[in-house]
Amino acid sequence: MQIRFTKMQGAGNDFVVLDETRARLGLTAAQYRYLANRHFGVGADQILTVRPAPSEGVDFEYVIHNADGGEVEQCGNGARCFARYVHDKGLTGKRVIRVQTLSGVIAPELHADGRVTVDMGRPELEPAKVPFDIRGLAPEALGTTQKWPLALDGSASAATVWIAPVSMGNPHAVQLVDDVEQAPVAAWGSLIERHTRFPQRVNAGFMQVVNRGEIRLRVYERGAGETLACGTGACAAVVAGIGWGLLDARVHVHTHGGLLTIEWAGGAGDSVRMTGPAEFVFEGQIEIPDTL
Ligand SMILES: N[C@@H](CCC[C@H](N)C(=O)O)C(=O)O
Repeated sequence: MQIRFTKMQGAGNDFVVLDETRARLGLTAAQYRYLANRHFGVGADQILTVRPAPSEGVDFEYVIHNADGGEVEQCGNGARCFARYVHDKGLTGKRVIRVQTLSGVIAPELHADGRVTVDMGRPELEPAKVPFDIRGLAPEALGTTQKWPLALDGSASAATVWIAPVSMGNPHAVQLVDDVEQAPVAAWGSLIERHTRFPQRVNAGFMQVVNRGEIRLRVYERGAGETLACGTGACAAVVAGIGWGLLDARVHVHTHGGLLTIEWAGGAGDSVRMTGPAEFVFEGQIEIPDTL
């Protein structure tokens, strides 16, 4: 099967974007994996699919697959690229776009300088809703948000890390580190991602607080491994940091792929806002084996 694609990136988190506004491609999980493969396919952390609005009150549907082929609920950097794609491809004239995702409606807004701000909705901090299994665990209170112990039994040192479980529509486990460049992101990230206390697996964030308005962040993503940036990971880290009393309401998040700005007023009903870049890289056509 021949399909046309657009390659995009937001702070170095890279995407293959597919247009299904006229017809479904009907790709299998193996075909999504093929597209994301950096040797045999195009290469991407996630595949983003644009579909027509499924109901009134929204402009499009936004479907997200991780590089491992699994469909997921949310992708923040992808949301900015999605908005830029539908606008620049002439699929809408709107600059504020309402988008249906698996985890609810989000609202990206395009700025004249090419950056995009996304209303990412309300964070969820209740462990059961992340979901995170707290049975038998004793949390420590820090500020208004708890820290939970997570024993990494598979690690050489059998370390226990202290995490905040946060859902931004998708699950995150955020931990504080002294120096993000020295953090064992690959080793611990892979153990946290598949820890039995996270029944839907999890994205593992490693946050170094620089000052009350600035953090450094690396994220080992569920289904993709460490990426150059994770938008929902940045939102989750800032929500945890504000809850722990370490951060102010507007925070610059430095990632290996660029800068994201996250704003959250701190109330249970307040939405998280994320601003950052969204760029086109190239377009093309690829032959995908029908047998996959
Ligand atoms: N890169 C993303 C998150 C993509 C989904 C994530 N790996 C998951 O499985 O939940 C972002 O920018 O938010």
